[in-house]
Amino acid sequence: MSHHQAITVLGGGSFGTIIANIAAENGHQVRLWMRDAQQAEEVEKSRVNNRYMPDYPLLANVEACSDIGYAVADSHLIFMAVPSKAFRQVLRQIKPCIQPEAQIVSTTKGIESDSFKLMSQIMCEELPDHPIGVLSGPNLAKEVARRQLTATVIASNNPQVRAAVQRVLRRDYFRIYANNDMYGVELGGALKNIYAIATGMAAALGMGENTRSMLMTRSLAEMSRFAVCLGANPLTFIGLAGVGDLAVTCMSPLSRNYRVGHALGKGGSLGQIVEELGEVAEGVGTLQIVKHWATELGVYMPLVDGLYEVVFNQRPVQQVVQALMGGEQSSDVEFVLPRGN
Ligand SMILES: NC(=O)C1=CN([C@@H]2O[C@H](COP(=O)(O)OP(=O)(O)OC[C@H]3O[C@@H](n4cnc5c(N)ncnc54)[C@H](OP(=O)(O)O)[C@@H]3O)[C@@H](O)[C@H]2O)C=CC1
Ligand SMILES: O=C(CO)COP(=O)(O)O
Repeated sequence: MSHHQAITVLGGGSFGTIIANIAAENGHQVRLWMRDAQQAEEVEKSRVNNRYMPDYPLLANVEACSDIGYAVADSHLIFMAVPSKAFRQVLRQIKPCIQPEAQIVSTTKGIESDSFKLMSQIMCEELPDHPIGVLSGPNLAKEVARRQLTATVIASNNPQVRAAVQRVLRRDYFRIYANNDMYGVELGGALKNIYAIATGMAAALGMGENTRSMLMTRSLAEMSRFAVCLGANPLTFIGLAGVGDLAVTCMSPLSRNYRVGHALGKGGSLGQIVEELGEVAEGVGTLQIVKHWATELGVYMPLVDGLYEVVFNQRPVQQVVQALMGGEQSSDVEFVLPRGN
């Protein structure tokens, strides 16, 4: 019996494209759905996703298509690779046409605005009878495309989902660790985007490596504190989906969030920067969401507060930096505990 199965990837941006090709490298028949019919036809004909991943030839067993019903029809494993803004709407589109036992795995690193919901929570709400998982880790799509050695995390409380994703995506250059802390893994992926904006900005302002290290370490403390408050396991934050993804995103100009921060630090306007980027930088929306959510929950997040002031209220960076540096001095190991504990 063949172990090759029909796989679906929904979203034909940079990450969806590499996930589809990796599954195809393992011999699976993959349907890669994109909403734009013309784009799908071009990819299907040229065998390259020129808009998002040029110079990355797609294998013959990746089929680009724009009919979402056809994309999911025979699949028992569906990867969601659309931005968080589109996540719920795409799930609603597939609901009537998926196989009853299809497993759904999110690769999206964001939070739904207004509802403050994580992608796993949206999946539970929209498709309550389906096994779900989330994939997250230090995975710059462009580096994975070059087959740079990379590791990622599949989080699910369903062991069959963890095993299926490990089987379908494992390559000699792509290693997949398992975790059962879905909230921790997806919060790691979503929150680090905020701090990549901050480190990009710091680099543009000529701040050095001591500063970047301070920013990254205090970011880790802040994001873990927030995530633990929502029920995540603090240990997840010393793993690939926590500090691993934070590190790569805060250090690499290949990160779109880092680039947004860098351009802001150079004096650009947010609207123009985001438009010129032409790809999703989830951190901008996540910053707004987390600022409001943390206030509601009473979680102390001075970096989020400061960055929010700079990005959305045009407060001068120097003023924010002075306030942060002059703030009450706390314990270095006040890691995941709420302030005062
Ligand atoms: N790129 C990376 O390195 C990584 C990204 N991720 C995460 O993956 C998610 C997707 O990002 P990524 O692939 O990089 O993004 P891109 O900006 O490269 O592509 C976004 C894709 O989503 C599609 N899309 C946008 N809006 C909708 C919608 N309303 N309905 C259907 N499709 C839509 C776009 O289609 P169109 O072209 O028509 O606009 C495009 O195909 C994000 O949450 C990101 O954080 C996770 C790991 C690594
Ligand atoms: O999530 C990523 C790397 O793990 C990609 O980061 P950006 O979305 O900032 O490009």
